[in-house]
Amino acid sequence: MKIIVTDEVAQEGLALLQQDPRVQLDVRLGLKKEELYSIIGDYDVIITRSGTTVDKPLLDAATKLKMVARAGVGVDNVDVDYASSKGVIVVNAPFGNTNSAAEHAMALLLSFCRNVTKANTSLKGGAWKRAPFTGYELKGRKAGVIGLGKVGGRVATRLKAFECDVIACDPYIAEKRAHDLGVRLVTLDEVVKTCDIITVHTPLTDETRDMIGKKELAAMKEGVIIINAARGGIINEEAMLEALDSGKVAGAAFDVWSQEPPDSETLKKLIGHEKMVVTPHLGANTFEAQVNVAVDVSREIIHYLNEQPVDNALNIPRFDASLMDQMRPYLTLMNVLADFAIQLVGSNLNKITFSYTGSLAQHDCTPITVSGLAALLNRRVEQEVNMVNAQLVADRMGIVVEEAKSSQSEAFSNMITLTIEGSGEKRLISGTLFEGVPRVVKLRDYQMDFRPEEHMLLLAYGDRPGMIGRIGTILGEHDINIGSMNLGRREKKGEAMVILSLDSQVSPEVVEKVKAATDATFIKPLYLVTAK
Ligand SMILES: NC(=O)C1=CN([C@@H]2O[C@H](COP(=O)(O)OP(=O)(O)OC[C@H]3O[C@@H](n4cnc5c(N)ncnc54)[C@H](O)[C@@H]3O)[C@@H](O)[C@H]2O)C=CC1
Ligand SMILES: O=C(O)CCC(=O)C(=O)O
Repeated sequence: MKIIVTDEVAQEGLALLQQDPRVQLDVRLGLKKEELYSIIGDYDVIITRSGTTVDKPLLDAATKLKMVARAGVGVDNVDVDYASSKGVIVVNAPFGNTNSAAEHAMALLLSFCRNVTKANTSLKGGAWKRAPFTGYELKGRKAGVIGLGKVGGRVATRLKAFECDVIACDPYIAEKRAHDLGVRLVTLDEVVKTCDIITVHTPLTDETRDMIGKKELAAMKEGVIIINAARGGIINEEAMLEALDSGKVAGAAFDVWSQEPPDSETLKKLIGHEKMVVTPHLGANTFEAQVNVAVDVSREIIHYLNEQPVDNALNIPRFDASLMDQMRPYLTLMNVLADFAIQLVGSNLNKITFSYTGSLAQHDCTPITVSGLAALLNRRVEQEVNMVNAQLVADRMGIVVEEAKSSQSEAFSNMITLTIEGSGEKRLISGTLFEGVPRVVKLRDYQMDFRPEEHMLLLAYGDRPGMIGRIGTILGEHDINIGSMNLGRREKKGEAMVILSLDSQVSPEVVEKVKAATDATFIKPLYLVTAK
């Protein structure tokens, strides 16, 4: 696996990858866009921070890319949707820098309130002035936290420790979270109109861009203090500049900018404004956070290499961590069923139904469905299909994908049934786990019971004496050993469905001989990669 690192990432994390003999790691900092485009095609993984924009042109040039690993939280520098359409996994490190970001927001706030930066410059310049640097206390002030996630929650706790009256606005969290943090959950409007201090901690999305603009600033209390250590652009920078100039806002402290490094006139004025405390995106820049995020993304890459679940992938459906061990065998079962069934369908696929019965149906089975869909489509399209892009590829091919659930089990406590419909054909296969091992229990409407193996031969013929002997003789003559045999039939001397597991592959000539000897109405050799 070839990995390129394009932003500064702590050595402690990279060491994990450098020690792995399967990995070639190239640290290439400060590359120009064109340089990166010209070499990215060689790499399987790109590790970035916020300094590299992983956009459409880069993803198009990255023909081998499997994963974008963002050593940090925000993925607004990555086109996640486009990466998904190309089957590229996007992983981040959502926890490692939370504390640093929260502490930095407090550092910015306290620096502004106590004029630390100005007084520092003044004293270092040889002056001994105190009166111009009279500041504000936090105690007793009303503080509003916008976005009560990991960082916002920690900021709220720290503001409370400074004896602020803290309220928060976050339409997506449970009230219990706010309650547990001892914070009153209110509307954005209430935060805007009633707070002395406002700090934003949301991601930058279409919804949060310009969330604080001219209108919101106008509605704020005179002398409000505003902090942004989340993302540039959540607070409209032009409106901010005007509000500082007009005196509406007492001061602001920003760590993040809509353009990094900042170059526009507005940003230059904002950064130079005497009422602003500014830092160049330092929220996560602590030794602790950088080691944490580097180790986290490196571990994710190693999980991927080991074919283990990637915990922080943003574009792969996954189970709750507590369910993962229980569900993993069903992912294997589904892949085997999909691998088996798709080989029985000759025509274009129209519809695929994934049905879950028994206690399995009580859970969210999306990861199993998506995994099965990827296994099916991988046999049909040239593009590599995985859990990231399976649904998108199915949509593009016009295949209807349905999921059905019933907690009422039939003969088995849990069963998965895959029904594939093509033009004029319909194939159905059901499977269950027996002592954790996949078994097929139904094919079409025949009750069967066999363990899927790497090489199999499936055939249907009119049942009559001597057929099994004929098949055995032909296979024996060609040195093909039969591991097991399972026969399903509805009535004596009716149609029989026979599945043989074989120790080796059957050639087309042998298949023809078996077909002729049994007058088979259907015969198909199967090769199950998933059962190897
Ligand atoms: N300055 C820096 O170096 C760092 C900045 N960050 C940024 O901080 C932000 C928050 O990070 P985390 O707390 O880890 O993320 P998180 O996902 O744990 O929390 C974000 C919260 O924002 C809320 N939210 C989303 N849309 C909202 C809206 N319209 N109104 C109110 N709340 C909304 C979500 O419900 C969620 O609770 C991210 O943008 C991240 O990139 C994070 C780490 C370092
Ligand atoms: O990588 C960085 O330093 C930026 C950290 C950050 O903003 C994030 O994790 O969202």
